[in-house]
Amino acid sequence: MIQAEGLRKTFGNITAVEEVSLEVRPGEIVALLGPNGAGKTTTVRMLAALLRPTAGRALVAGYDVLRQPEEVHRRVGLLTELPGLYLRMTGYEYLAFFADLYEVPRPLLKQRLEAWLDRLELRGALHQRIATYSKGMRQKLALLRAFLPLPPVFLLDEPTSAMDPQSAQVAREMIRSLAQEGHAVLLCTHNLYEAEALAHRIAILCRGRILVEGTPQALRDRFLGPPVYELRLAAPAGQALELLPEGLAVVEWGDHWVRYRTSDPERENPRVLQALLAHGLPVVSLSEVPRPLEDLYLRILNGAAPPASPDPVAQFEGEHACRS
Ligand SMILES: Nc1ncnc2c1ncn2[C@@H]1O[C@H](COP(=O)(O)OP(=O)(O)OP(=O)(O)O)[C@@H](O)[C@H]1O
Repeated sequence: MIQAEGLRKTFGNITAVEEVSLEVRPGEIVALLGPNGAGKTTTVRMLAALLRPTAGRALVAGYDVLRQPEEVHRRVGLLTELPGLYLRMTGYEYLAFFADLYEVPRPLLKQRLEAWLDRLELRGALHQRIATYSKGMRQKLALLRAFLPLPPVFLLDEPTSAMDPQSAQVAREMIRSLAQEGHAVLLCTHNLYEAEALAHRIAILCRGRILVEGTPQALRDRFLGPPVYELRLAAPAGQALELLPEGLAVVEWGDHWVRYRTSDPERENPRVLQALLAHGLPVVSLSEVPRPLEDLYLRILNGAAPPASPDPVAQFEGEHACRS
């Protein structure tokens, strides 16, 4: 649905996007992450056929952003960070105006709004002028506007940044449901919780280039190393340390807990439990230590090698780290 190859954008002597190639398939949510000024918005604007790439090409819903911009406009639900809203209109007039533009018949407009108006807590304000809306209300209205024609492709730049947590949760459900219905979604966000909750794949952009791209799980394995497990005991950790299977990669321990790393938990975890239970050691729990996306993101941007760094990553560190 989105296929971009070698997209580049310069403004005079400023290179906003150096080289971006990415793909978003139908039903997929891809999160584009990266520091301020990395080139996310510029990439989105090129994909929305609002900015002409200096080089490269992109097909969006099968149409070329350079040669068929109007076809692209018709097939993209765009939400920008600063949506241009017509402040004198009421929320409803605004949505009806765009529904007419997108040729969405009124009954369909009503039906599509019904599903989300209450949940986004916007119904009460629908007949007020947009000028009286708060930032979050404006963002919700802009999201509804992008959503209304149900285009095949959504380009969402910080879609929930101004919303309260409850509304942001509803907006995320909306975005998830779009993907479940087969729409392709490119999501730019600084909210790593949001990326984690929604994205099938993430791409990290830095200085106009994609540093890495993949599923969160694959990137975790590559940059954070194999998962770490934590054993909690109702006995001193020292007793467990003596009983653990030989060769187990223990990484740290405290009074009543031990952490170890393994890339083969199906084999290793039962062995660990058997070894301890066979000696009557009281095991309270065994669980994977969460590896937040934030850790992954910072590690990649800082170019730190992962624990027990295999060569490809050390190479990555040398070549691409996004340090200033
Ligand atoms: N119209 C423009 N003229 C000149 N430079 C621009 C223009 N638009 C963007 N840039 C520059 O291009 C770079 C990328 O900007 P862009 O807005 O795409 O970054 P971003 O990743 O979306 O950042 P943020 O996370 O802060 O929104 C920045 O250095 C910015 O100053």
